[in-house]
Amino acid sequence: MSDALPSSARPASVVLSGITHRYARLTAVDDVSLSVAPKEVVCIVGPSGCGKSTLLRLISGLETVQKGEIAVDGLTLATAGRSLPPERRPVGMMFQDFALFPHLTVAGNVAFGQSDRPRAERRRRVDELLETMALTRYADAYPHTLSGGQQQRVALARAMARDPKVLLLDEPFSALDEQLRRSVREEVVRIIRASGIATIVVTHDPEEAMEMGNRVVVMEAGRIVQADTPVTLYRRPANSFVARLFGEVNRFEATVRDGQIVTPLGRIMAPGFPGGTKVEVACRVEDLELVPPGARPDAVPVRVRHSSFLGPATRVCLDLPGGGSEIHARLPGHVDVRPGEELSAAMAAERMMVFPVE
Ligand SMILES: Nc1ncnc2c1ncn2[C@@H]1O[C@H](COP(=O)(O)OP(=O)(O)OP(=O)(O)O)[C@@H](O)[C@H]1O
Repeated sequence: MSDALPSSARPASVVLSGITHRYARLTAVDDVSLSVAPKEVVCIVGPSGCGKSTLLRLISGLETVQKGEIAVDGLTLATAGRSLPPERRPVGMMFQDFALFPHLTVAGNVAFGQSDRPRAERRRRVDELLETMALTRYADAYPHTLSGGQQQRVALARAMARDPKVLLLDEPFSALDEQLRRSVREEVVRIIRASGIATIVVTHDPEEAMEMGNRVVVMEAGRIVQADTPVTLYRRPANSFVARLFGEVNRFEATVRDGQIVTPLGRIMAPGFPGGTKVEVACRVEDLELVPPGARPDAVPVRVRHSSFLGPATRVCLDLPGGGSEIHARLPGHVDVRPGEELSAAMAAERMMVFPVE
């Protein structure tokens, strides 16, 4: 599997080197370097305005490169001062609103942009794509008569029609409702993986990024904060921002003393941190265990403030002794706890994440 190799050891389909992009005085993308291997699906995730779409627009040629270089399969697409026009780039792009042509049929939409090919070849490719996307019987239909999921697949077929070396998907599922989104997402990932085309997906939904990406790139304020596999991002986030992006955490401020950190949930070792270092300790709400009082020597007493049943899980809000601090636990299924109930909370030391406070 391609994931078994470190990204540096894989041949790259897409290479972004030192990309910086400004809109007037705003730096939207700040010194971003990223390689995407053939067959790899990389998801870029981050809050609104962190520069995700700008990166895609630079790769597709909708935005002119100001600094840095973009190459696909060894071919330089753009540097400052030299730029291949969008239509000559081996890049397929799918936008969040699908951007289908309303006056063209499904087949017409997919054929669009292939005018440089002989007619027979063009038709063969359209038929092939419509079959892959289970759209053959809608070939002569117009986009407005299709469901959201079907329109999505037409947009994907159009993006793949010119046999691009790289596919760019910008918030591909945001126009679909929650239920449809899951099934369409699975279908799209299956098609993309089967095609083997290197793909970059932009999303603001961390769960979507983890589900789709071999690798997930986290951006904040124009910069890449961390690029890793979903498991590494979740278990070993580079900083508190990344930790919080992938799920709710309890956070404590502390100071390292004699190589140790004392938190309200127990003492942990902090090798490598000089004494006096101010740190933030974070632990995931689903890693907190609740046990009967006194059941475990490593657990601390807590009192239930309130709880909410969320279907797959119960979220419990707890008071730590001494007042003030409030923590949360997320327990699988329905857990019957009552406000005021005394319990003990245990947190495995190896699940505590420690970040120096900048
Ligand atoms: N054409 C433009 N002119 C001026 N500023 C722009 C332009 N396009 C984007 N920006 C600004 O650049 C920053 C990055 O925008 P970008 O659209 O790349 O972010 P994003 O992460 O994709 O956000 P979103 O998730 O909301 O789409 C934002 O602050 C945005 O307001």
